Amino acid sequence: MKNSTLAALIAVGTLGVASLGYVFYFDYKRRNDPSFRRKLKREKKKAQKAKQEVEKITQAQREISIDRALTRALEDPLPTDVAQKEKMFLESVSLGESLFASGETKYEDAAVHFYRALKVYPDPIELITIYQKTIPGPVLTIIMGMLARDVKRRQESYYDTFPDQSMQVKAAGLPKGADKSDPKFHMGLVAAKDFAVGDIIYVEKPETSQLTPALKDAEYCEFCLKPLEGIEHPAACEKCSLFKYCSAACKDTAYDEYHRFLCPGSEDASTASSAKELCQSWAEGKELAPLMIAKFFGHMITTEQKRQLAGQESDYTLWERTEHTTTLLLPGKPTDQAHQVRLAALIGQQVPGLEEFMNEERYLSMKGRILRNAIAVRSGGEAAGVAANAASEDYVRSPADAGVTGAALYLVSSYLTHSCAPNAEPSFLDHDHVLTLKATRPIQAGEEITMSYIAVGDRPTPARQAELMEKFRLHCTCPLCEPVTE
Ligand SMILES: C[S@@+](CC[C@H](N)C(=O)[O-])C[C@H]1O[C@@H](n2cnc3c(N)ncnc32)[C@H](O)[C@@H]1O
Repeated sequence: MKNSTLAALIAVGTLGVASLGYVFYFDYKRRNDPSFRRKLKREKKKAQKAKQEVEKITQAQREISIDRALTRALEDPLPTDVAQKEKMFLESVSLGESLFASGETKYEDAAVHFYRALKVYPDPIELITIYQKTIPGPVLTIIMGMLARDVKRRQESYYDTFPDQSMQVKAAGLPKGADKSDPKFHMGLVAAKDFAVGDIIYVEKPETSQLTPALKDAEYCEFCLKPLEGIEHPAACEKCSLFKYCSAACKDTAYDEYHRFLCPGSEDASTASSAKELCQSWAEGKELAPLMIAKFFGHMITTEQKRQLAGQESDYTLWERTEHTTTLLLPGKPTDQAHQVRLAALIGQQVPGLEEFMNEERYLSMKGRILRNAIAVRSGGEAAGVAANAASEDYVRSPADAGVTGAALYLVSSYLTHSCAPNAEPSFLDHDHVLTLKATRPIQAGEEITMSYIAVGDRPTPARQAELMEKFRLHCTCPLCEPVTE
């Protein structure tokens, strides 16, 4: 061994207990950061050079060894508690070092332990750099191979557990049997059982939602979009008195998740001014997306912080889950950049380091996901006459033109494909943003579940297609637009 890995870590002073923000931020980086991935690529290239040192091992043997090492490294659960992680980290690096010193026959064992250390270390980029300097080529090659295989395995197994079984639907590549090169190939939802007309297929809470600006002066709960009419004890934010809530619970949740950094009445002058500008751009009816993105990030941070505090590991973070949905590739506008900068500053104040995460690329990718996947909420009340997408530049998928109170992003419902003859429809039974998907036609197990993104009625095909193209840039291939000829 060139130098001891532990000695190198101590020398750069990285063995302190990491703060929650630090752990949280680098957890994301480890999993998602493109620059980290780029770094991995670079490291992989370097490691490939070192591969030549391992002349005795054939490529096939190496692959087997990498696969086996990864399985072994992940066999025993990793600790979730910070103190336990630190303990395991030190033990694993030390074990890795002594196994390596025992000679070539122990290289794979050494890699297993070094890899377990990498899995619990808060800043994997830093650790890889240190491994690069301290662990000789043959073992480093195995570790980098394990890392690449680990990322691939996670990607491939995502749909094994998503959507949750309780949703009664499965995500599938469609049409059945088509491969990704088929122009009609898409991910969609298929029924896990038969449904009759009127059956509830699933109920889904959104990850973020937003009232339509057309209703900014009307009485609606800012969090769940419920009409306040008839609500006995509505609540309001004491600082900005701009937003009302249908209950203390909605107010508290809103504060917990995002309003603490999005309150235009905040005592902190820079927070107040950024929040005011974001809220104003929504109130002027320009866009739904900036506030939805801000709320989404707040929700994500809160979810992950709670998970960390409770010492729970999640299979996939909310960001990873969101990244599995498709996005629209958008050219950035000057307003996007201004919103992104504001948001980065607001979020960075919550979790130091996270402002880097909220870069322009992620902002636009999130905006594209919202424009592509958000669904119109129709929670009732005064909105009866409000048209879908009213007064906003952002179009939202809506099976009817009127009665739209806002928009929301749902992870599972993001996979619902459009059909001009749909077999399901979203409804909002509690008059809030919780979506209930109901069957509008009999659906057989295995059949694709579809909704309509526009009001279809008895409109002719060219009119429907033109609207779908204009609003969603989609060339409709549903059975009504493109009947299958036998
Ligand atoms: C909300 S996503 C639906 C899930 C989608 N299949 C996916 O892969 O993300 C909307 C996108 O799916 C595709 N899509 C949905 N319905 C379609 C249809 N009837 N015909 C062709 N493409 C459709 C379009 O690319 C559209 O922009």
